[in-house]
Amino acid sequence: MYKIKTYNQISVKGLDRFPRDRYEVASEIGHPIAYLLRSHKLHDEVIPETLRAVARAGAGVNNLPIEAYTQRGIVAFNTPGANANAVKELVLAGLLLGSRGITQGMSYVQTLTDIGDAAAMSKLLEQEKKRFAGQELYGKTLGVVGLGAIGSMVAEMALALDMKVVGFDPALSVEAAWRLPSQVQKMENLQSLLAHADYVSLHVPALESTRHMINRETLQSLRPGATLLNFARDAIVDSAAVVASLDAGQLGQYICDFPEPCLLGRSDVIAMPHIGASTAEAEENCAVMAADQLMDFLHNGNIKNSVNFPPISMARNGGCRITFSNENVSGVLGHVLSVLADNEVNVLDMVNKSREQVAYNIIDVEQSPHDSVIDSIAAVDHVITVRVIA
Ligand SMILES: NC(=O)C1=CN([C@@H]2O[C@H](COP(=O)(O)OP(=O)(O)OC[C@H]3O[C@@H](n4cnc5c(N)ncnc54)[C@H](O)[C@@H]3O)[C@@H](O)[C@H]2O)C=CC1
Ligand SMILES: O=C(O)CCC(=O)C(=O)O
Repeated sequence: MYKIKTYNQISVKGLDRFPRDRYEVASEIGHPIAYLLRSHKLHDEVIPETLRAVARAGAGVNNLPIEAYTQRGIVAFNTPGANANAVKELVLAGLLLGSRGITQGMSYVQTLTDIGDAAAMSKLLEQEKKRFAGQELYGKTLGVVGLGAIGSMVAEMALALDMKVVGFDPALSVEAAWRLPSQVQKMENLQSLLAHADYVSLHVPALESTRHMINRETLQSLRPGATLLNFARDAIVDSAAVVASLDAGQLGQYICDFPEPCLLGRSDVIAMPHIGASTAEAEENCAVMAADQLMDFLHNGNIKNSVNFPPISMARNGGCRITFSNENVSGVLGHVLSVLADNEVNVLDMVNKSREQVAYNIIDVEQSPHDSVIDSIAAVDHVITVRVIA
């Protein structure tokens, strides 16, 4: 039985992927081989000895202690692109809320409860509506920072609204570059993007390199009155600097999915409770993708969409499968193969890949190796984890 511990509300469609005769899936479970979660923060939790994989049903993995997992040979997965459309649509809502007096106008209408006469209400509204006039998005410039799964969709959506789009992404993948509409004008750096945009939307991961990329200094490059949208992560924006810039009239509005105390009670801030990926469709897509990736890893040892291990897969060749992870130093695979040869275990097929400080190996062997063979592999210098998959 594979034991999967869940955190957060995971879509039933994803949970239903696990065959009940092979899996126990629950939020309270001992000795889990894998975790399935969304945004729950795991940095301060003890890592169980049995843990071999963690699947984040979503994109951002800043809630996971990736470095510790890598050292322990634990494979961390995410679900790239599976919730991108949901975020794109909320960015669209953010753009519309920021360009028109929608929230302010709606709040005003709700104050009119003491007017009983419809004609009187209509007359008053016609007088007052000028207070809630806005601007059209048509012809304005959107700056997209980070042109990955979400950023490229946001760029495409803005072009469809007849906005101009400028983008900045110093590490654009080849795949993302192919996806990106050619009308997106690439900027050399963040400062020039900020100087060219009426609206700026952030779509970068929370990393050490992106921490407070929006700060007192970078905010000074903004066009006066520009709107900043942050549906990425709180850590990317220095919120104290945002408040100072709003107070100084440099930044016009801040629209975000990450409220903080200093942002509340302001008419120039629209804050949502981290609902970028909170649609039935995105929750299902992420949960199904995460579950399928976990099962392929547990049943076959294959790795797809890991954030700390290399992509690797091999078709089953019959026989028995051994997988192992090791520190990425020379000679480890050779030692493991000698252990197999010394014990007369015949190798049918194998594949080996590395990523930064770790390597991962899949070896199909003719017959099920004795436990002592697996113990000898585990004892090879620099081997981190070993699994035998029937
Ligand atoms: N509000 C919400 O509920 C959600 C928020 N997110 C956040 O959005 C982030 C992005 O998601 P995806 O587009 O799916 O990820 P992605 O990995 O497809 O794209 C991220 C892009 O950012 C770029 N990038 C990295 N550092 C950069 C820098 N310093 N300047 C400019 N670009 C940089 C990368 O090269 C990559 O192309 C996630 O990491 C997550 O934090 C994602 C989903 C839902
Ligand atoms: O699971 C969620 O609701 C949050 C999604 C998210 O922030 C992400 O995918 O990075």
